[in-house]
Amino acid sequence: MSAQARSITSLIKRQGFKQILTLCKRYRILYLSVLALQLGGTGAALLLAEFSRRIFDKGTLLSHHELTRLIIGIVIMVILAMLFSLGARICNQIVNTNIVFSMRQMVLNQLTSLSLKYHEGKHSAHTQNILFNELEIVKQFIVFDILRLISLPFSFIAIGIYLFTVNPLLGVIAVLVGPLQLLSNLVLKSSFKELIASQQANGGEVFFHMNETLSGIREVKMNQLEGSVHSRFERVCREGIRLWVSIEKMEALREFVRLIPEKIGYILGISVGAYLMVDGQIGSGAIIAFLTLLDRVSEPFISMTSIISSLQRVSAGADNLLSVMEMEPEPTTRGHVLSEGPCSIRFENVSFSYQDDRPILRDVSFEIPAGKSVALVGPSGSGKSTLIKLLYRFYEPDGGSITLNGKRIEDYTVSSIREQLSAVTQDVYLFDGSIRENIEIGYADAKLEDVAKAAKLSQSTFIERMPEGLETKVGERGIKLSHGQRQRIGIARAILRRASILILDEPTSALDVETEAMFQYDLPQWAGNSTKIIIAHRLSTIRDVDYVIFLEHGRVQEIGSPKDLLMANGRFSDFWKSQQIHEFVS
Ligand SMILES: Nc1ncnc2c1ncn2[C@@H]1O[C@H](COP(=O)(O)OP(=O)(O)OP(=O)(O)O)[C@@H](O)[C@H]1O
Repeated sequence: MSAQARSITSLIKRQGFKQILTLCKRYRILYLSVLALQLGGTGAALLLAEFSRRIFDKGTLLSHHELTRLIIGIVIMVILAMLFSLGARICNQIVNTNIVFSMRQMVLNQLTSLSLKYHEGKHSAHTQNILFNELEIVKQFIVFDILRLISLPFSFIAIGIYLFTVNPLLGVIAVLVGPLQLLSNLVLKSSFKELIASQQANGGEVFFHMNETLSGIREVKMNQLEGSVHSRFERVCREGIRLWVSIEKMEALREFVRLIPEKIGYILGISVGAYLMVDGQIGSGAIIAFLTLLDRVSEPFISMTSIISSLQRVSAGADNLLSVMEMEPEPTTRGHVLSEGPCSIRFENVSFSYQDDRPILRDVSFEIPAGKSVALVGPSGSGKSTLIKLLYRFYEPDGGSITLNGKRIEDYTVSSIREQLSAVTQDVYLFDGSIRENIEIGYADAKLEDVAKAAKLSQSTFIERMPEGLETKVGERGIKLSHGQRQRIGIARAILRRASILILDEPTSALDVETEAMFQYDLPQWAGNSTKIIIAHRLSTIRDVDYVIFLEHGRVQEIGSPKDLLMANGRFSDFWKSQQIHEFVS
């Protein structure tokens, strides 16, 4: 088996490919309509050839009446063929549009169902490349090539039989052109697959550069990086052009080689037909019918070559897309439901690493009784956020256990755990919508008065001064708001959620001292009996917590009340003093 055939066979067997093919079933009526219209077109072409053959075969023996009938028949067949082709084209476009959207939806659903581990390991441009470039390649195959694959054998058989009945020799010549075209194409050994794979990778890089430049446009301008960004981009584009030209050259060569058997068939048909005509074995009409249908009878094989190259494109250029489709989604609904209400948390000898050789959490043990507040403190990189990721079940611990209300975290459904967790971080992510929509996120049934109350409790007084109040649009990622305003919306979000476990990761870092004090003052009122985990870098935010867990190099070094730990003059106290000095100096 050739390498080409092997790669196509393995593509057809791929689960991701089969999954995408199931979309064709959803639009089977449209597919069948295209098929019927294409077959109608073949029927019209056959009748057109037959009417033409009769006119030229009978020639002077035809009466005016018969001639008029045949000419009317030709006109009708020409019109029908045009209408069938128009109908097929429209249906094809409807299939095309539906398939594109369904595929995007299918792939996006799959991407959002994958774990954070997957997404943290990939650049966002990689995902965009999958959603746009790779998806386009697969779409090309399942919209256009599959249809041709189904309809063309029928027209090959119908036209072949017809030409045989007209004259067996002309029939053989016409029928042989197609297979010869296919053969000539297969003989063309090429590095097509590698070129396509490189072109796809290059497309991804182009996406990556554009994405990174535009996302970091502020830094680009502030550091005057325009020149280096442009020249890097130019290099990538030049490589893209080189690959594109190579592929186009190869395609042109294929087309040239493909045309050779067709031209030979044409010359052979005319010559043999002419001899047969001179010998009186056929009329000139048979030659006309042969020439009219020669293209159509070889079309399935021409299409077969383009289908093969399309399959090669899919197998070389859509590997990431198919791999994504084959990945196991995060299991979110298996297990017990973590119910609302106070929740205790226990970590017991938990260890974790992102990469095998680099432990991040080592033997971490602590307990937070339901409703208590705890500060997680430690130097940058000590593993505080990682600990929270484990609580969200974005990652699974390598050893030890985490329990919520006395039950292992793995025994709960992921969705119910996440429902009972609410986090306010330093960098609140806002979606491109109104302030109200951003506060309501994850809580679709919220009443307007509850949203307004949450906004008030979060000290978001700025909303009243906005032209459209809660309906004011925040722009992409909340660009139209200040850092502090974004943080306050994040706090309002958490207030509205009323989750059992509240995670506050420096949520007031961008607030002024007065607002921060008010937030601290109001916290017990709205956080109620939620269990609170505060990731803190400033003493002011943890003064009132029940106790502190001091983490260093992924290990719990000290646990105790803030006062006791400060008095003990241990690692926490040292860390805190050095932080104060650092803050004062800077
Ligand atoms: N997705 C990831 N893949 C690999 N390593 C990671 C990943 N996320 C974090 N790390 C590494 O894990 C270590 C702990 O990171 P973590 O974010 O938990 O620290 P932190 O205590 O929250 O730090 P900070 O106070 O600066 O936010 C760091 O060394 C970091 O480089």
